[in-house]
Amino acid sequence: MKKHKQKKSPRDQQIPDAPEQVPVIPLRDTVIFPNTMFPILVGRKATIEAVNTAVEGNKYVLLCAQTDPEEEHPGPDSLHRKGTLAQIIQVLHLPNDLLKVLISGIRIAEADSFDEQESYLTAKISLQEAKSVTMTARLKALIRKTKEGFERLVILNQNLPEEVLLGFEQNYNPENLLYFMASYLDLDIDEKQQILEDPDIENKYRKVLTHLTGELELLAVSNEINEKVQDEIQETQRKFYIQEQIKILQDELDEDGYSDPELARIKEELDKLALPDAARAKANEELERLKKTPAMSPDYSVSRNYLDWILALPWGKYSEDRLDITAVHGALEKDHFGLEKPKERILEYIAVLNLVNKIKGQILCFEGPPGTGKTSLAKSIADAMNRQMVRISLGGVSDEAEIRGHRKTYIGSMPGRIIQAIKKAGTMNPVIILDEIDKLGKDMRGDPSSAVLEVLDPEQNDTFNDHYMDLDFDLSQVMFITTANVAGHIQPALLDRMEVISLHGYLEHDKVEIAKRHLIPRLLSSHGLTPSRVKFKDDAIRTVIRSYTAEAGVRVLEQNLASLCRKVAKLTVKQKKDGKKPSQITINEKRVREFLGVPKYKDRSLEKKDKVGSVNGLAWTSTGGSILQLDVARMFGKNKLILTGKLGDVMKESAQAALTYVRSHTSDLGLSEDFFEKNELHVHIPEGAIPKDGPSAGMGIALAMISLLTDTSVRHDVAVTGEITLRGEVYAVGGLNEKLLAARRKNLSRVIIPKENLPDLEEIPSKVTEGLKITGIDHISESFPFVFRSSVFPGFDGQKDTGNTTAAAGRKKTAGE
Ligand SMILES: Nc1ncnc2c1ncn2[C@@H]1O[C@H](COP(=O)(O)OP(=O)(O)OP(=O)(O)O)[C@@H](O)[C@H]1O
Repeated sequence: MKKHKQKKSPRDQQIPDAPEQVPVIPLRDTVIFPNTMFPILVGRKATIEAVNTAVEGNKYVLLCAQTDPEEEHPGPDSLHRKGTLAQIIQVLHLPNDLLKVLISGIRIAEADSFDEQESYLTAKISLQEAKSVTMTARLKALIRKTKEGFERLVILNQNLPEEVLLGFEQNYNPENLLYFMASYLDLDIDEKQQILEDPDIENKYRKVLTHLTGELELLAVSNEINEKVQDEIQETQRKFYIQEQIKILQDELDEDGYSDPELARIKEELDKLALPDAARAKANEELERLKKTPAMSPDYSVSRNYLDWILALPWGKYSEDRLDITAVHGALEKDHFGLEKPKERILEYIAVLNLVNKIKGQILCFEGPPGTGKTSLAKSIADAMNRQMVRISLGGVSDEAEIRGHRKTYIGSMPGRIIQAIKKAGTMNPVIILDEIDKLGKDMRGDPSSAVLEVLDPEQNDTFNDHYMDLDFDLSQVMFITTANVAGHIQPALLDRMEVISLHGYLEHDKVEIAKRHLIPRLLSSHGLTPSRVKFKDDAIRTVIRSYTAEAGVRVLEQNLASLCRKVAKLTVKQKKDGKKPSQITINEKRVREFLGVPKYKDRSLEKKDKVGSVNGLAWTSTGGSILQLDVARMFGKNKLILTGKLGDVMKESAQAALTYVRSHTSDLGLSEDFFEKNELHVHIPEGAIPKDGPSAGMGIALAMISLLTDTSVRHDVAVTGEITLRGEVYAVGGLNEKLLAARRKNLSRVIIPKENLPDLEEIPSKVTEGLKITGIDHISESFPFVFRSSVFPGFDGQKDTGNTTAAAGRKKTAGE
């Protein structure tokens, strides 16, 4: 085999002045091969010193790659021993104490030992001998393939300039040629180090060739992707261009410009609509804009959506009202038990509608605890009047745009809920139920109540302006009905425009009737059952009410009855599957417990025993009325009033006021002047986890304190409610109806209420007050004979306050019953 005759390049010759010991330059992220010239950036202090020393001497350095590129101060252990002896050609000083060093690799060298005496490393080196290469056929083939691959890579890869190929001509030596090519490849540092260290030239070429082939494949795939993307872009541009041309040609050919079938359809439908003039002008304007907008443009879908909304609204469509009072009365009776007053009021409303075209300023508001039939009553009205019905829930709405919409320039904008409701109704005169108007919120995004005000105000609502539609819409024929749990929570300006009709909570007897007459028949049919299959016993319904619900309305009752129906349905299906004839099922108390599981509520009937220091108070929340046990206890201590049971500030203050009243009447009550010096009082109102507030427990707390301190028993069948002043006067309270209902449910015999509340009784159905003695008082002392078993307090003449509070002394003290 013939030896390759090497032409010697200048750098290929022997290195006459090669030193034995040279400074070491650690390379973080590269390997520099012999026969290549490379600039490196030097920033580490030790390396800068190594460079300076080399420059002062014969400029030789050993370039060694780091085993761990992250190592900031590499020692001998973190350097590859094999590296490249190189010579520094040029040093440039950069800002920030950096050096740019142009370095020329000369020969592979190995560090025999490292010396750490200086601030930088030096190494004793032995140079790899310059061997002559035997040109085998395999090596020749490898060289040829690698060269070809490299040439293709340079041509395909835009990051490599073609001038690189000129370097080929200066590299006659196969090893130098290999290092030249390897230095341009994107090999990782370990691969480069392996190429440097491998003693076999063929292996070195194989490694480079493998990498080259992979790179070329990758380049081919990415070029293919690029071409495809390019083609697609050109295709879309071409289509767009053609569409534009068609549009222009069509516009020229067609006078109307509606040759696009879609636009022609919109135009035709718009023409058919009974649009008011302003709306028609706006719609035509939008259609013109649509005509000129390319279909690809985002503005196209904005205009298109807007026109779709115009087309979807029921311009000029009205349902014919059925204003026959008897029919409406029949429909209301059919769907709802009781509720005489609200039904009466609704009939009056319809009667007026018979006489006038529209009632101005009469928005009905149904107020009452949840599940008392507010929404369903409103639905019945719509049905009875033959109007469409849509419900909008306002609970938690705090953004004006929800009511009035966003301007159509916003991406994804839509009309507000009112216009959406009209679209859903499909007529201009539906009944719109604005549910939970007392829960309307307010925040920095605007006040939705002002928009609702405009909707409800008959002076303004014939020109309601939705931000999205941006044209006047006539809402004057819409019948708005609002619902609220507590009318007092409705914003005053809104409340002003409403006529509040209160729907109170139901007594147990009413609930049983509602269940029997309405809920059960409805549930049976919706569960595919018949009354002949399922019989509900009254006692069973009562058990559901007492043990599985605690509500003023009947919603939870309905849910529990539905759950019973599901169980029966399952049983029926099972019987059928087993080939048995389904038997009749009677729902009695036992079945209720079996089907509904452990009772959720204990029927905490009040104790039938008189107690000391405990008074029945009456409370009222948006979920109905209830009896609160007002308990006071005394401990040894000094001057302290403890209040527990999650009481709100107002309730805490009324407890303070009650204590002050008692303390300022010690002699009248026969108490020692300094009782509070030796006692602590603890007022607790169960159930402790439920938040409570309001002033109406004040009188009850004062009575409980008096009972405890004077050791007088309180009648167990009496409940009290009233705000107390420091002088013992009793002021009016709210929620009387619900409170009386709670007293009736617990079978109390008497309630003591502020005399100021007596006129409210006229509004309360007689069946709520039936069997209940109601006593109206002005001053707490008037309640003593009714509340205490034996009330002989020294300072009160019987029940008269002869105490030193002049204001109270002047009052009339007859108890109104
Ligand atoms: N007097 C009644 N007669 C017949 N069914 C009734 C009566 N009261 C309530 N219901 C029924 O109770 C269920 C709950 O009523 P609805 O949804 O109208 O309550 P709501 O007062 O609107 O409650 P919320 O305040 O939670 O919205 C409905 O199925 C309704 O038909």
